[in-house]
Amino acid sequence: MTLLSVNLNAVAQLRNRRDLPWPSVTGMARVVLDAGASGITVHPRPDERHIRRTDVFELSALLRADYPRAEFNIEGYPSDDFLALIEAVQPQQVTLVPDDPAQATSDHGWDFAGAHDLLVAVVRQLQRPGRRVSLFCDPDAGEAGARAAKATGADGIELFTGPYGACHDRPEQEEAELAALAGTCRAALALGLRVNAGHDLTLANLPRFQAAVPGVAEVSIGHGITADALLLGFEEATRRYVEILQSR
Ligand SMILES: CC(=O)[C@@H](O)[C@H](O)COP(=O)(O)O
Ligand SMILES: NCC(=O)COP(=O)(O)O
Repeated sequence: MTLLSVNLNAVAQLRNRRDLPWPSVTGMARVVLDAGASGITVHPRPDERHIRRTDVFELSALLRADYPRAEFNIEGYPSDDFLALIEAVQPQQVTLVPDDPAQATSDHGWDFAGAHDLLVAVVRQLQRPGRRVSLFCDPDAGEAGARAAKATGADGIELFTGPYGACHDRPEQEEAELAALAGTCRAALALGLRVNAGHDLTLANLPRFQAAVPGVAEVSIGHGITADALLLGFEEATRRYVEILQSR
């Protein structure tokens, strides 16, 4: 069964429109965890345009106190500030993403070979019992990419599903995107890597992703589920995603 980690970046972004504490990021974490999500993901950016440092600490305290089985997944570029945040918060999963500080959103995975030395050092620094390190991975990385990811010592990869998500308006591309994702997933699993996935997954495209890319341990979903929650509420939206993920 694939687990759902709900990304709360979009909730924080909405909250940040005002100097007011709502919608509450921790409050929404409670709702989605009570509705069946297995974990919470955040991708704090250096400009704090959505998740703030304070959110990361508050979420960590909430999970430790009230949801000890839930996993906290923190995503980001391994800057000194990011590494210090991980050291302070001690999440169960860290997902390293090759974003530069000005980037609007994540749009590519690591060049594992080019960033090999950096990744080896950071993975070694971050890994410890009870924590896994995952590396954001292009969908078409294939066997060579999976081998290069494995060579960094990371525990797993997170498949970048953005190009698949973009097929909402060019369905003729969808089969090719799914085939690329499935090939990289198979290669990574064969090497003993854990495979996560995320970016622009939705209620509409998740069932076909699930069917075509078996073996994914966890998906992190934020933008799509927040859009659904505007119509359905976060509780019902979470239930619908979990239902899809449990159906295989
Ligand atoms: C790595 C990934 O795909 C997501 O974490 C995404 O980068 C979310 O970031 P934004 O919410 O800033 O778009
Ligand atoms: N790692 C991907 C993620 O956390 C959520 O991405 P999105 O659903 O907001 O595109």
